[in-house]
Amino acid sequence: MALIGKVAVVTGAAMGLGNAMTRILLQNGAKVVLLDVNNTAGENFQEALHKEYGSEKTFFFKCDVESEQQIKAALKKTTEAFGGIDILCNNAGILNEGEWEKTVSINMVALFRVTYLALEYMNKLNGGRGGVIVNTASMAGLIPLLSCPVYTATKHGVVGFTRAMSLASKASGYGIRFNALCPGFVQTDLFINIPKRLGQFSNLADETLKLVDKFKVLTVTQVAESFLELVTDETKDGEALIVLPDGTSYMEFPVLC
Ligand SMILES: NC(=O)C1=CN([C@@H]2O[C@H](COP(=O)(O)OP(=O)(O)OC[C@H]3O[C@@H](n4cnc5c(N)ncnc54)[C@H](O)[C@@H]3O)[C@@H](O)[C@H]2O)C=CC1
Ligand SMILES: CCCCCC(=O)/C=C/C=C\C/C=C\C/C=C\CCCC(=O)O
Repeated sequence: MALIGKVAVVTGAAMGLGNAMTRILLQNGAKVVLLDVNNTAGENFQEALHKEYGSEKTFFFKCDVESEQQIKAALKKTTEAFGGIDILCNNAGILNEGEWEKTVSINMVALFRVTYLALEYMNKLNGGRGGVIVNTASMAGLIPLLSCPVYTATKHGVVGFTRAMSLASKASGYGIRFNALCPGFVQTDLFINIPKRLGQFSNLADETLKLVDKFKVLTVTQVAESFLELVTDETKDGEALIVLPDGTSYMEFPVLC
C-alpha cells in the first residue's frame, strides 16, 4: 500500500512511539492527524512538523482517548479536513499497576472505542475507503510480564481484539486489515517510569530490570520501521509482529480449526 496522499490518525502521537510513527508516515507521503491528551507536547510537535513538512500535511487535536465525545469530534474534523481516513494507529497507552482501572480504560476500552468510531468512516460497507488499523500491543501481549499483570492483560486483550477484528473484517468485507505491533522494551517515558508505576508489584522491580537486561532496549526509530511494514504490506492481516533488538518475527498462533 503506497502512502502518498493517504490519511492516517495516530493516537498518543505527541511523544514516544507515536511520535516516531507519525514521522515515518510523513516521510513516506501520508498526511497525519495527531491525537494526544498532552496539549503542550502535541502543539510543540505540530509546530516542528509544520516547519519540516509544511502546514498542509499534519494537524494536532487535543484528544483524550477515554472521551467518546472528543474522539468523535476529532474523527469528524479529520474527515472534513482530509476527506477520509485510510490508516488508524491505536497507539496511546499507559503502564500503571497502581491505577489499574485507568490502565484497562486507556489500553483496552478506549482502543476498542476508537476502532469502532473510526470504522464508521473507514469501513467500505459504510462508504469508507477501507485501509489498515495497527494496534500497539507489546511483547507483554504475548508473554506474561510478572510485575505488570493488568498491563499484560490489556496487551493480550489488544492482540485478541486485533485478530478477531481481522477475521470479522475479512468475513464481512470491511476492506480493512488489522495488525498488532508487539515490541519489547522501548526507550520512551513509559519505559523510564516503569519503577514508579508497579504499584503493589514494586517488590518485583529488580526482576523486571533483569528482563530489560535480557531483552535489551529498542529505539523508537527501530520500532517505527517495523510498524511501517504492518501498514504498507498488504499481505499482513491479523498478524502480531514481534519487534526485538536482534530482529523481528511474526507470532505463530495455534490453529485449532
Ligand atoms: N515503551 C515501551 O517499552 C513499550 C511501549 N509499548 C506501548 O507503546 C505505546 C506507546 O507507549 P510509549 O510511546 O512508550 O509511551 P509514552 O508515555 O512515551 O507516550 C505515550 C503517549 O500517549 C499519550 N497518551 C496517554 N494517555 C492518553 C490518552 N488518554 N489519550 C490520548 N493520548 C494519551 C501520552 O500523552 C504520550 O504522548 C503504548 O501503547 C505502550 O503500551 C509497547 C511495548 C513497549
Ligand atoms: C515492565 C513494563 C514494560 C512495559 C513496556 C512493554 O510493554 C515492554 C514489554 C517487553 C517485553 C517483556 C514482555 C514479556 C517478557 C516476559 C517474560 C519472558 C520470560 C520468558 C523467557 O523467554 O525468558
